[in-house]
Amino acid sequence: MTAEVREPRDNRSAPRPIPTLRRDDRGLPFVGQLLEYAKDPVGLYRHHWERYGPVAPFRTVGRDAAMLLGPDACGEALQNKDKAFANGPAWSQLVGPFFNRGLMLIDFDEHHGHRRIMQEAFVRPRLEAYTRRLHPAIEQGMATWTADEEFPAHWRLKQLTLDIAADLFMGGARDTSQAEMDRVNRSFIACVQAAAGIIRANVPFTRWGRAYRGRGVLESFLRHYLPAKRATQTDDIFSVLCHIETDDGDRFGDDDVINHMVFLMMAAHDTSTITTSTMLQYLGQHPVWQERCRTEALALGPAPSVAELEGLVSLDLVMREALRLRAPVPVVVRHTVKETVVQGVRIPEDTGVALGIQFTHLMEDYWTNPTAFDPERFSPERREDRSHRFAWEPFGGGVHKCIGMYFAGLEVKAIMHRLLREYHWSVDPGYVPPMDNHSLPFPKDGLPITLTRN
Ligand code: HEM
Repeated sequence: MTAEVREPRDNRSAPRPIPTLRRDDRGLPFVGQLLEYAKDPVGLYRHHWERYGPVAPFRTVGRDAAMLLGPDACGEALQNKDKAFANGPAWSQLVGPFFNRGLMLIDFDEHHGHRRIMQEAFVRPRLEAYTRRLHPAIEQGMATWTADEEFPAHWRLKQLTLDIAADLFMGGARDTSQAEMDRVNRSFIACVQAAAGIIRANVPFTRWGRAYRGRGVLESFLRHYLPAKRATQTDDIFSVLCHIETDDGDRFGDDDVINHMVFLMMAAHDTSTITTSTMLQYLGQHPVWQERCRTEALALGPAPSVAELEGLVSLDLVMREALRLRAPVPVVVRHTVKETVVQGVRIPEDTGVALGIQFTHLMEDYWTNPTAFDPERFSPERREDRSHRFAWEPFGGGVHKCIGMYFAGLEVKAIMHRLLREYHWSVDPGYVPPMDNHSLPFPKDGLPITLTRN
């Protein structure tokens, strides 16, 4: 890692156009470079960085786009000083209409208004109440786990975070049968999986067709419970969204509550699963770190408070390192609503832009031996994440920075805390998970680990 930060480019000279995509980088007709991205995202970033620099041309489904690489370029777009970058038109192309009007998909003044209200759902006393709910939900979700030589950790964690969400977000759904709840879960997953759909229209038997039906099921399910949630105050997120208001008395209407609920469940689900399963993989491959984290976990009781979870120092280092090595949201997208300049390069209005967050996390300019698992790099003595303001951005930055980041850390640590107390596990040190990168990255083999009870 070089100690000094790369010199910013001279932005005062006339802006240059985005470099032209060379013929051998154009990819296949229609899908462009998407298949190459899915095969090896970091390889593609590196190639573009070396060939084109921080604002690189990129071709996705039928359109030319720009890829921002490195913390200077990504930082400029995240800060969005001239309000040229919008979220809605960019994310809705990726995740489709199924997360319509979620906080991440609205922009500018409207976004500011909604974010001010939602902030109330993530203040410390609320986080403490959610954390109290987390422990029994985790205990119940893990009750069916059994020691296994090939325990599919990723799939089990995915189910666990879904079970946790049913309680934490919904507060349980008392008048819904298990069969109906399973249908709701399937509908939710159909919406999430739509991001990887090739046919992007409401066509039966396609991912998008299933997602359209799924969104309908979710909406009617949530609408059914809405009057009861409005009528009483409980500490699940559904009820909280119904009751929070700003000091000026701004509140969410019924449609807002439903749209935000569907989006929040999506935002919380795979991201937390990926973080936890990455931690399991690396701790399974680095038993010394696993033992270090276990010692801290065993020093606490079975249901630690927010302050106690925050005190799990080694686990926190491991979580940061996992988020660096496998950012659950490796790319953040934007769409320009007017012409702008990034790193001296002119990006025209109406351009799709992809910010390669994951690439920054692996740049040798900012990290020592970037592909190595080395949680100490985040220790107070080293703080490599401070090598650049935007060197470590798994939660994004600017006004759309993840509103659930503290809560995500608590959920991940609460799961890990219980796992460390109850189990040991190991993973072959040479294991490299076969990743699916079509949507959020996950190990296609389900991340098999050898799990034994303590
Ligand atoms: C490790 C877990 C998580 C990661 C890595 C993550 C990552 C991100 C990223 C990168 C963004 C910024 C997107 C952009 O700039 O366009 C974001 C936004 C958001 N996240 Fe998370 N997230 C996580 C967990 C959660 C959880 C648990 C919740 C809710 C309970 C949540 C709710 C949101 C919301 C509402 C936004 C939109 C914020 C806005 O636009 O103002 N996230 N997240």
